[in-house]
Formats: sequence, structure tokens, C-alpha cells
Amino acid sequence: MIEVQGVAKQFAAARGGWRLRRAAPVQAVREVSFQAADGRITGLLGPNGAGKTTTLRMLAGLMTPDAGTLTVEGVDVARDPQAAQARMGVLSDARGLYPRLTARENIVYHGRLHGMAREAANARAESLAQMLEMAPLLDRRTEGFSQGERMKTALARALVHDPRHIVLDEPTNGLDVVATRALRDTLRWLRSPEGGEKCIVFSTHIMQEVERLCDEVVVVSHGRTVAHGTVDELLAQTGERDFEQAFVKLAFPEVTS
Ligand SMILES: Nc1ncnc2c1ncn2[C@@H]1O[C@H](COP(=O)(O)OP(=O)(O)OP(=O)(O)O)[C@@H](O)[C@H]1O
Repeated sequence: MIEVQGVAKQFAAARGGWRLRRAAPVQAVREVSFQAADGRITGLLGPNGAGKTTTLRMLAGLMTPDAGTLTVEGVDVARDPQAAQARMGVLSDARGLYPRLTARENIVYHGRLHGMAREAANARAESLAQMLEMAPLLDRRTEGFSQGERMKTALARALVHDPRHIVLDEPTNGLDVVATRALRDTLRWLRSPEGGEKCIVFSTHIMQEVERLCDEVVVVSHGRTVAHGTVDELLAQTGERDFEQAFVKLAFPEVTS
């Protein structure tokens, strides 16, 4: 279970050009709260700039919140980032692969960072490659990989230590329809009892992604959680039949009221 309670994050924004005056700080996240249960796929849905990536970076322990708490299986991410990271697989927006290493080396290296023995990490890389249909890629250097190949490698790397919690930032970005379907199938399997009933959180601004995949939806707008529920609950709450219309009502009340 992942719990995010009242998190906030501000960035100091520097003004560019020859005028080195200070610009107003950016309040990227104002008050985001949600719970994500095991065996469920929870989607963080919001427009561009809503604060999704910043929230997931705080959850991954890559930056500390100014306020609020984030816990993974009860472990406070800010207090004990290593223990929280051991329980989490993170696919960040920047896939961040080492281009000179092969896909296998990228995956095994990550497993080693999580304390796995080389043989165990290698065996896991092989089984993940089968599951993600990327076996032919395993021994190629990742330099020059396509978006889809990069995503699969990064996902295998995130899953190498068999984490109970999986956090993905816009995982379908740049993927074609076949790769997107394969990713959806993988996430559904990871949610199932056979796949280990993982707790899966992912961010997106794609409505169809949420309708097809999510058990729970957290709508984030202007740095705040503005709604949380199943797709059907959000439709009922807004009195809409079309989810895109419901989302616009929830995320941009100033436009629709
Ligand atoms: N390092 C940073 N420095 C300054 N401002 C930042 C920084 N990171 C994010 N922001 C700002 O914080 C706000 C929220 O950004 P964030 O990337 O979290 O949104 P998002 O919901 O993921 O958007 P998108 O869907 O476009 O990726 C934006 O206005 C962004 O410009």
C-alpha cells in the first residue's frame, strides 16, 4: 500500500536571459493526497503541469516534500528512502539507461544495486525479457534503442528486484499501439494474483489509458487532488456519461462552471 498525505513542493525558478532577476517560485504541488492499494492499478490523471511527475519523484525519494508525508508499506520515504526504494520499482520519465551497457547489463546492474547476487539478477533479467517479449534485445547495447525498446528495458530494470510496489511516470509516452497493449497486459498481469498482486501507480494525461486500465483514478489539477474514485464513481459524481467530459469538469471547474 502507498499513502500520500498532503504533500507540497515549491521550486525556485530562475529567470533566463541577461536579466538575472529572481522569478516568482513555482508551486508545483500544493496538496496531493491519495492511497493506492495492493492488487489495484491507481492512475494519477491530470493536465500538463498539474504536478504528477513532481509527486511521483517525491514518492520515488528523488526529492523531498516541503510538507506532507509519503509512505510505502508504512515506510516513510523522506525518513528512510533506501528502505522505501527497496520496496518500489520506479519507471521515471527520463528512462535513464546507460547507453554503453547492454539491456541485460543495465537490468543486472540495477539488481546488484538492490543487493541481488549476480546469478539471481541475471536469471531474473532472462525471465523478465520473456515476459516483456524483449529477449532478442537483451545482449544489445541500449544506444540507439527505439522508444519502445527503451521503455521495456527500463521496465525490466524497475522490476528486477521483484518489488511489491510499481510506480510509473507516463509509461506509454512514445509507444505505438502494439507496445502500449503489451504494457497494459503486463500491468494487468502484475496486478493479478499470479503476478503477485502488486500495488501499481502510474501517471498519465491520456483518458483512454485510465478507462482501460485503472481500478482507481486520482484526478490532480493545479497541484491538488480534486477527485478520487473509480471511473464509474467519477462519472456519477459529475453527472456525465463521457469520461473526458467528467475529467474536464473535475480538472477545470473554472472553465466549465
Ligand atoms: N525542477 C523544476 N524547477 C522549476 N519548476 C518545475 C520543476 N519541475 C517541475 N516544475 C514545474 O512544476 C509544475 C508541475 O510540473 P510536473 O512536471 O510535476 O507536472 P506534470 O503534471 O507531470 O505535467 P506533464 O503532464 O506536462 O508532464 C510545472 O509548472 C513545472 O513547470
